[in-house]
Amino acid sequence: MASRDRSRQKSPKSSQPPAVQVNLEDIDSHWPPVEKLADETEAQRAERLEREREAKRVNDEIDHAIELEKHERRKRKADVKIILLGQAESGKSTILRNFQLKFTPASFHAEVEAWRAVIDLNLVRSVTFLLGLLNEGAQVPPMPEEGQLLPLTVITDDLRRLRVRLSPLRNIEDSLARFLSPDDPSHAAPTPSWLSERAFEVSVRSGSKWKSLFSRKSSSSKVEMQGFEEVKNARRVIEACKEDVMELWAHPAIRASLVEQNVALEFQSGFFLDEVERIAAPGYEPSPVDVLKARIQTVGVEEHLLKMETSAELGQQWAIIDVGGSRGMRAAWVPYFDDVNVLVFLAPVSAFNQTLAEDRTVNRLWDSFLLWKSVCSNKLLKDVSFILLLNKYDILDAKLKSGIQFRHFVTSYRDRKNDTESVMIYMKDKFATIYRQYSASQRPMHVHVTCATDSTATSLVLARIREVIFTGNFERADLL
Ligand SMILES: Nc1nc2c(ncn2[C@@H]2O[C@H](COP(=O)(O)OP(=O)(O)OP(=O)(O)O)[C@@H](O)[C@H]2O)c(=O)[nH]1
Ligand SMILES: [Mg+2]
Repeated sequence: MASRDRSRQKSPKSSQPPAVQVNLEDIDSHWPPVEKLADETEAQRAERLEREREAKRVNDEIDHAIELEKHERRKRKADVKIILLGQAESGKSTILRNFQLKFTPASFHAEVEAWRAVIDLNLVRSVTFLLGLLNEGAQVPPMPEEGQLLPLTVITDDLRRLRVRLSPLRNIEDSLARFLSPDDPSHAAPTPSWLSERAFEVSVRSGSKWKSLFSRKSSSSKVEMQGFEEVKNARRVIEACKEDVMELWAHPAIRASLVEQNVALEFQSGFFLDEVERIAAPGYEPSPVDVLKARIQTVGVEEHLLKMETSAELGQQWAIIDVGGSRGMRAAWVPYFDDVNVLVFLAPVSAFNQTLAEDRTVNRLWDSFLLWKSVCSNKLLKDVSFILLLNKYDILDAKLKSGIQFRHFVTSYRDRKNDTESVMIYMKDKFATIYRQYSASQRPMHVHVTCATDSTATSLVLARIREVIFTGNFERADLL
């Protein structure tokens, strides 16, 4: 699930304060979170206990699956073990792809065809989102809530024509999602009676092994072959719709509606509408940057074994653990903290004006700070090298330059300057303070400001992480 962007509330034109503000000086008083049980009736109590029993049953099942997985993992020994942590959409899987691009480039390039299907789905989802704005006769709630988008009131003939011509994309969206995530019943795009301001609310889940489907194509089953045909067909439809998609995305009424409702699609994950001409062209091969920009949600915990192809590490195996970051998935992380050498924590600095998809009352930046605090103080990680990546710097920069006021969302920022440098200094200081205060041991912490979709800049950061890994290993060797 993707998160919500509160740009609707923080328009520079609007004087209204945003609904979810945070004061970073309050971080102590809110941790650990306290359950509100006062005034609970008997019926509510019974309901809560039932919910807790069910949650325990699900937890026990997860624990069992984790134990099995742990057993399997112990059989495969890696030379280096890195864990990527952070909230959903912080960029963990994107950093993993950067690792693959830098250290296992041949395997990275071998997977490009699989990524094209994801990019196609990301693109189609943006188009069907725009088509939702042309939903004539849509049931509009009398009092639209925050997060609900309203369709256009006047739909001109050219838009009506585009709507008809682009309607095959709806079927494609469904077949691509079904192919990429066959076991997931929630793959299909939702058809709400009203629109959501998020274009990409439902993600395909990466646990469904879609990449391996492409690599063993020749030995695929009949059903899988049928799926490949649908993916190829989807490509043909996307190519045929290229001009219409460009016309729709450039249409003044569509743009005006998005501006009016303060929806900035370009800040959302998996945004490819500005590149339709290239992506929908016949023979399109995704570039490494396209692969880094694609969005696919991680569900559960995945361990990727990288057989290093670079000369310095040739022959080594690095295990990179990539986790699903939403709140419901965090309980599953802990068993993977065993034997970890390096922890890379991703904090998306651009998320200051967004709320969690899983809990719209929680500011995403606030959630990142709380998560950082609990990770720092975790005793199981006390011997692990810590690397903090302040990610999505480019989006933070674009948001501040567009006039969005940081202090409207982070009240403790007060009247400091609203420029990227000052905001970054402030955030770095907050993360470092939490680290100093709560770290389970005295160990160095490395901080980098990153844009994970920029492979060149990220490559330099990965080189530094490699140094930390080697230094860490030497320190361990010294202890022996
Ligand atoms: N512009 C920009 N986009 C980024 C950056 N880092 C990641 N993204 C994009 O943000 C989206 C989400 O990134 P992911 O790597 O899937 O996030 P994640 O932390 O793995 O999320 P979960 O799997 O849900 O836990 C993807 O579309 C990425 O391309 C960045 O620094 N700048
Ligand atoms: Mg992920």
